[in-house]
Amino acid sequence: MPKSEKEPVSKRVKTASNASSVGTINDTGAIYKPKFSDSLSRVNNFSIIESTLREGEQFGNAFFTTEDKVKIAKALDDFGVEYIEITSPAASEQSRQDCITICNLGLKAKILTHVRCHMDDARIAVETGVDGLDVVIGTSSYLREFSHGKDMDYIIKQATEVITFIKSKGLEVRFSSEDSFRSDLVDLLNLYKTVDKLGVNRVGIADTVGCANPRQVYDLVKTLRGVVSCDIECHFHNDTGCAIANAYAALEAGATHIDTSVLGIGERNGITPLGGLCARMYVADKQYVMDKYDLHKLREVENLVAETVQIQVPFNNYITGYCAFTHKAGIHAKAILNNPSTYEILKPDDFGYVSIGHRLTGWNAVKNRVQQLGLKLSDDEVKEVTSQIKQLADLKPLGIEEVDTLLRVFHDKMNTPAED
Ligand SMILES: CC(=O)SCCNC(=O)CCNC(=O)[C@H](O)C(C)(C)COP(=O)(O)OP(=O)(O)OC[C@H]1O[C@@H](n2cnc3c(N)ncnc32)[C@H](O)[C@@H]1OP(=O)(O)O
Ligand SMILES: O=C(O)CCC(=O)C(=O)O
Ligand SMILES: [Zn+2]
Repeated sequence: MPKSEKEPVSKRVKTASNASSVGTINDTGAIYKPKFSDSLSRVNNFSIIESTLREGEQFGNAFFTTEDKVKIAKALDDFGVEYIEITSPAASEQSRQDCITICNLGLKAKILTHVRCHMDDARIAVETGVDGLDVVIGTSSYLREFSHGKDMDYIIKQATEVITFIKSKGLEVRFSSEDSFRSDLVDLLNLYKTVDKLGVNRVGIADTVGCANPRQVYDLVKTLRGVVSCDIECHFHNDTGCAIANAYAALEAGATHIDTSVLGIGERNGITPLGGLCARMYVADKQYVMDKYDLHKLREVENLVAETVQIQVPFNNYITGYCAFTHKAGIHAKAILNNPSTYEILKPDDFGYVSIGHRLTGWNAVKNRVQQLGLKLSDDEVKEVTSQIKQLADLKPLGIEEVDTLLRVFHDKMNTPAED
């Protein structure tokens, strides 16, 4: 038998990783072969612009009170995002006051607000105490004709005035073209070159309608990277399911900042979700992501936002969906019992999953899992099932899927009417 067949899987993969033809292997086991063009890549050097309090406020169900905004901003700050973007203070008097309130919280994250490329909005925004302004204007023919009605010359003139004004106030400024992927490339590059020369901190690309695919994103960002010297921010809508993949492709091509929202909430079906982006980037560079963000707090921030906008965390949500780490088929079950990495690229413990399949567990931890699974048990029933888990775990530790099965069976038993 060849030597490799006798070796445990983990050892074989490690051996392969040492061979230069295979490339490096990271600590999630993902094989990743750097290419020549990867010198552009920022997959392990990027920032998150968290827009739950701006894009997320555009979600159909969202109505954020001041208290909600403060709670969400603090939770995002605890999680460790670098920027928090909030609704334009020009939107309403309450929005303006809330903007000031959030700026006064003294968070570690920088606070940005998002404004039209218009002096009226910029004048109001610079007085709120924000660290920077994200300025946007539509550049596609659709938006130029049916939204603001301005041509490219006018946009350049307006952008110059607004950017110069914001810079004169010593604030960070980002200039973005709305609907970038349906805009003329020559127009776009010309505009970005102009604003880069004016000294913007970032230019932004926005897939406003969710039409772009990862290859188109890679091409556009790579081209832009060759044209501007400032940072590049990207914003992806998820209408066709590419928002996370597009964010990743953008980073591979040299983008520096990605917009997210918690659970992806935003206009229509939203944008790149914070949790999904973290899952994707964890696989690219686990240590980098774990050092930057407190992944254990993801569930808490998602639950807070879900409750605030009155939605459920989807069953198949990245990392926190109730079945994100559940295995069913025998082949999977056998392998993961031997080694969870066989079918799990994300390690549940890294995301704050409380381990309950051992004899030291307690009923509060078990209740938490019962709730995650959407099961309804009284506290007394949770205590009873906890004692069953402890009895079994006295013999051997249980995996999460074994505990889940036990909880489900117990739940069904409790909810089956007793026969006479
Ligand atoms: C794709 C995105 O998500 S972009 C961000 C979207 N965010 C928002 O819209 C924030 C909430 N919006 C609001 O509260 C309001 O729309 C306001 C306060 C910004 C403007 O309100 P109103 O003055 O009543 O204008 P209204 O919303 O009807 O129309 C938008 C106006 O902005 C102009 N406009 C639209 N986009 C831009 C832009 N990016 N830059 C400059 N002007 C713009 C339109 O031409 C229109 O001008 P008009 O008043 O001359 O017709
Ligand atoms: O400002 C931006 O870059 C994005 C604005 C926006 O929400 C969008 O275009 O979908
Ligand atoms: Zn958007």
